[in-house]
Amino acid sequence: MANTLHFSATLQAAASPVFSKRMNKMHCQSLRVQMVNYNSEATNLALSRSNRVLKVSCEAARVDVLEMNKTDNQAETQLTCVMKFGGSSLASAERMREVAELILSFRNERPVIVLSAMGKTTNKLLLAGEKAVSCGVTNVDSIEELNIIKELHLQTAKELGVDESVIAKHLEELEQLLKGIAMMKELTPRTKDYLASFGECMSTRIFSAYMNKIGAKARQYDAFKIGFITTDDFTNADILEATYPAVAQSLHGDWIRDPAIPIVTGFLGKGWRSCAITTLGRGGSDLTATTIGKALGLREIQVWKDVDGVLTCDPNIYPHAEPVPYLTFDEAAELAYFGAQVLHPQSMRPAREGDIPVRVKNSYNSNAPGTLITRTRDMSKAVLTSIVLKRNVTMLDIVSTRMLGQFGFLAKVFSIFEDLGISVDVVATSEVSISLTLDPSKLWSRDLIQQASVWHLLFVMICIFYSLYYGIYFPAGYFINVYFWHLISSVNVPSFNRNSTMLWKSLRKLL
Ligand SMILES: Nc1ncnc2c1ncn2[C@@H]1O[C@H](COP(=O)(O)OP(=O)(O)O)[C@@H](O)[C@H]1O
Ligand SMILES: N[C@@H](CC(=O)OP(=O)(O)O)C(=O)O
Repeated sequence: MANTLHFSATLQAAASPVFSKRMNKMHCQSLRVQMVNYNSEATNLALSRSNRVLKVSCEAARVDVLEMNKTDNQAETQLTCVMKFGGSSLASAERMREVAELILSFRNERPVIVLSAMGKTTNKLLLAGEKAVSCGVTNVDSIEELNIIKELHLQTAKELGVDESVIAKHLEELEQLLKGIAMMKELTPRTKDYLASFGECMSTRIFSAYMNKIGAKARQYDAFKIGFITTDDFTNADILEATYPAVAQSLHGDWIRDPAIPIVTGFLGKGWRSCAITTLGRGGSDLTATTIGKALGLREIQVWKDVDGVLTCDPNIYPHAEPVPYLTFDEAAELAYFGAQVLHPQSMRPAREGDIPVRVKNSYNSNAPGTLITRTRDMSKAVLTSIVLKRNVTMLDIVSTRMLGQFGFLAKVFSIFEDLGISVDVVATSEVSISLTLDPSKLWSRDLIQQASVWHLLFVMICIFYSLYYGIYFPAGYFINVYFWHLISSVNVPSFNRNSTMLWKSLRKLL
């Protein structure tokens, strides 16, 4: 039975072009898998994905390995893992040097590198954009943030001995863009994403040039040019399914033709309708990394931070927070969603779908074991996992005596949210009321109504994640994992209320 379960997960991974090695390592104890008509040529990848046939047999305790029309030598040279380094790991030339050393210290890995913008560059770019709206075209070149960004990148290139021409065009274009914003006196979400993209475009170019300079052959990629296809939700775009085969084809194809360490921009994509640059929401490079991990069926996704893994709580609030050694994908996703800044809320989805372990490590302290995030873990000893704080939560209370004894009332309420494309986080109900919390990162959530029986406030929500162990009622080792959220404190901040008439009107009809 356990084999069967394990196996079904493996089949998902098989949809990727480089799954062979991973399957060999992880599953040869229990499975016989034969792959016919597998074509590793990246150029034919899309075709071969549909042509492949998997033959599988599972014989008790029999050990067999994959057979495929690919030589051992090819399998040995596949890309093996993703290593993502965030802004906190890349704040200076010195840090870039250390990160390069760290990457090269993993002699047995052939990693795909995903990089964020250097330090706080994204914040500075966006702030420069805001200043440009009102400063006038002639004053753009004296925007403080623009000069800090220029200085940081030129200085980094210089210190690393990299020709500044690798970013000169971007710096020029950035200034032009800010002048355009100043001229138009507006900064749209679309322009914000274009503006933010300069950070990752420049950090990857400098880093790639540096790797080549020290003799580690590297190739820079802009995610929006290699198949990261997203919705057109500027500033918070979602990755579309078409991304996986496109990214696999691009990275794997180049690697087979001419191996070089891929250095990919995190955070960025390309809107499928607009064809404009989009961003995946703040901290979105984690999602870039897990998307690449799934697309290529890699063995592991490493997310390198400035802390020793996912901690029991935000170290900025409690400095003695400790690393959590193991988490499941679901736990990590919940933690991220409910406010743990350390991971992007959507980033666990591709890893979970591809069943690829995610390791959160500290680039300043590489010996620390970090946090390993996998599909399952031993929950028997897990009592309290973590405490997180989510600010600016919008809470909506819907109160109506019409709910009493009714059936289908909740369904009607939720169909309104569905129609309006509003996602609900946490729900509590009584006989006459429904309380909901809504995602503060979405515009609609901030624009909600403030009317009679439907009202909302901005809350701070503290969530405690723990598991319940029902050892008494179930056979040993069997447990039910229940997540509870507790509204412990609520700090009320009056909300602003503009355009949510649609939701208000729909709910009113019901109440
Ligand atoms: N539960 C938590 N565990 C670890 N770090 C957390 C947690 N909550 C908040 N943080 C903050 O998240 C930071 C790391 O995330 P982030 O700044 O996005 O890193 P990076 O820029 O490297 O991607 C840490 O420096 C820490 O201050
Ligand atoms: N640079 C982007 C994307 C990102 O993922 O950054 P970091 O990895 O530093 O959190 C941001 O600041 O949001």
